[in-house]
Amino acid sequence: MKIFTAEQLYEADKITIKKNKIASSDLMEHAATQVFTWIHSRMQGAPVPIHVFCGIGNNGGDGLVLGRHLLQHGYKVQVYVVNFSDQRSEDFLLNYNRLKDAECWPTLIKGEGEFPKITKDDIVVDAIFGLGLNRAPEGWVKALMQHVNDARAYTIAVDVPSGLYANSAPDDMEAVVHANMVLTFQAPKLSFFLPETGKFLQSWEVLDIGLDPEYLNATDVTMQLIGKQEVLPMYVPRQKYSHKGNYGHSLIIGGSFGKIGAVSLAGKACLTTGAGLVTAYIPECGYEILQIAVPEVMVTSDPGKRQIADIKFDMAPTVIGVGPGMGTDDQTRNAFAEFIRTNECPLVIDADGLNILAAEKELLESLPAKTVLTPHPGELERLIGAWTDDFDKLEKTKAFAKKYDLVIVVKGAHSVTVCDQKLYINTTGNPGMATGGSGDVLLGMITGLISQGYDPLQAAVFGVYLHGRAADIAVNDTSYQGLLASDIIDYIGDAFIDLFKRPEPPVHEEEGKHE
Ligand SMILES: NC(=O)C1=CN([C@@H]2O[C@H](COP(=O)(O)OP(=O)(O)OC[C@H]3O[C@@H](n4cnc5c(N)ncnc54)[C@H](O)[C@@H]3O)[C@@H](O)[C@H]2O)[C@@H](O)CC1
Ligand SMILES: Nc1ncnc2c1ncn2[C@@H]1O[C@H](COP(=O)(O)OP(=O)(O)O)[C@@H](O)[C@H]1O
Ligand SMILES: [K+]
Repeated sequence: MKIFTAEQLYEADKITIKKNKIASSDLMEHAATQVFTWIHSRMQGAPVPIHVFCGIGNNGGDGLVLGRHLLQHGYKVQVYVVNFSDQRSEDFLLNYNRLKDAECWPTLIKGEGEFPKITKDDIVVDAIFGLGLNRAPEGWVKALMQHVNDARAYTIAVDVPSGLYANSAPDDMEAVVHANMVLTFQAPKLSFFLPETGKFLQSWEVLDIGLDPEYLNATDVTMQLIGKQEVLPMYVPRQKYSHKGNYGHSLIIGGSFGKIGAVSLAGKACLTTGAGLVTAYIPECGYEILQIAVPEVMVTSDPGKRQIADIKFDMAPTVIGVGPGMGTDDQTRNAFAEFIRTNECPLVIDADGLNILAAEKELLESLPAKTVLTPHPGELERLIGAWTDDFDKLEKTKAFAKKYDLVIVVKGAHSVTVCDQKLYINTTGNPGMATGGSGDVLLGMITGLISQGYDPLQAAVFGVYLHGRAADIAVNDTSYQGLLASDIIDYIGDAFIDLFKRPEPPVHEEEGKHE
């Protein structure tokens, strides 16, 4: 699903109004009616007090329209105008008058002493600020937002939680409404998916407000949300007469004394994702462990006993996954550097491979084009330096990926794959995956996909999706707490089957999960 910037959505508004020869207030009526329908279909007239807080722009206008419909349907609703300025938008004013015509008198709030009492059993609709926020809310408006947050009532935000921007960091983290549900217009916003801003919302849903489909289809975006619909076209079916030679021979290099498990997880995940053959290249101490742990994986051992000392192998791999459990001992570092300087095979690099690259940045120049790096935030910072916020992190990652022609998977709750100035934001996965070894599994999966002929970008995007999906299916049996990295491997097959099982769940995120 495309993620548009605020500027693109404003442009879509304009084009829709012009093309359909409608007034902007018609669009507002339609958008806010969708919000009303959403609430009405769930509340079915229940007499729960609803507080609708409206700003003075078009987000506030949406709130006024919503308030009118709720009143006309007999809801117990109070509409407030958060009167922080006299510069009311035209459509706000129009709907302010319509509300009065409907015999409803909104309460004007002009300062701190005028905040209404809200109990935790009430419902709050936040229509204070939308995409037009241009500075941090302050003074009594900020205090009102905190008053709303403190009430802990079920809070529905219209378009965005007030205080959040669509594609940059809020200036003041204390001046943001915490929303249980965001009913967002036409497309989700980037800020919903990044850890520092995503925490302000529990769930979101897209309301199709009928913005011009032609414009939306034709407009290029630099950000995409990756769900089943996006990965299905990437899937390559197996041919009846194919054999293991058709699916590539992956080499997994890594491991050290006490961390051979990382390689066995990566190797097994690589095979389970469909690689034809997998060989593990590990220090001598891991030979028997690996042969017993994963009999399907072949093993070549390094001359180093407890860690890798000199990477030499007598085979021509299709792709190499390197780094898990490898350590950064001097000998290993030299061996890795020498390997990188001479290697020409496609690479996927994780963990200590990334740490060595961060310490010896000149090695980055020797990486093959579209090498896949899979850093968690700590590894990423070592590579690209500190960032000021999540948005800056992605900008810096884009620049770094461009400089060295890389595919970078920024791992996290919504892992983001960065390549050619574009962002692919994953929707699968859950907090159960915050467990040792799950990154090793991902390295194996991406390596296994490249092995079968997927290009590195597709392998990264598809691999991250399948990895999260496998864990989402697994937690039904294991719980979040009980999920182990090896369980993710056990459910990779289910994640493939699930691709064809049922249609994409509705565009709705419930605490990080699909409905
Ligand atoms: N064409 C339309 O009429 C549509 C409008 N829509 C709604 O319109 C919203 C955008 O409306 P607007 O552009 O009017 O923006 P907002 O409703 O977010 O309000 C912006 C107003 O608040 C002021 N402001 C911004 N930051 C402030 C701060 N920190 N403190 C005090 N004042 C501040 C601005 O100067 C401006 O007057 C969307 O989010 C959506 O809810 C939707 O209904 C879709 C259709
Ligand atoms: N809260 C979460 N929600 C979704 N995915 C998560 C969450 N926490 C971790 N993950 C995923 O689990 C993996 C963890 O990788 P990593 O930090 O390298 O672990 P390790 O080094 O232990 O293998 C990543 O793919 C990450 O996206
Ligand atoms: K809002």
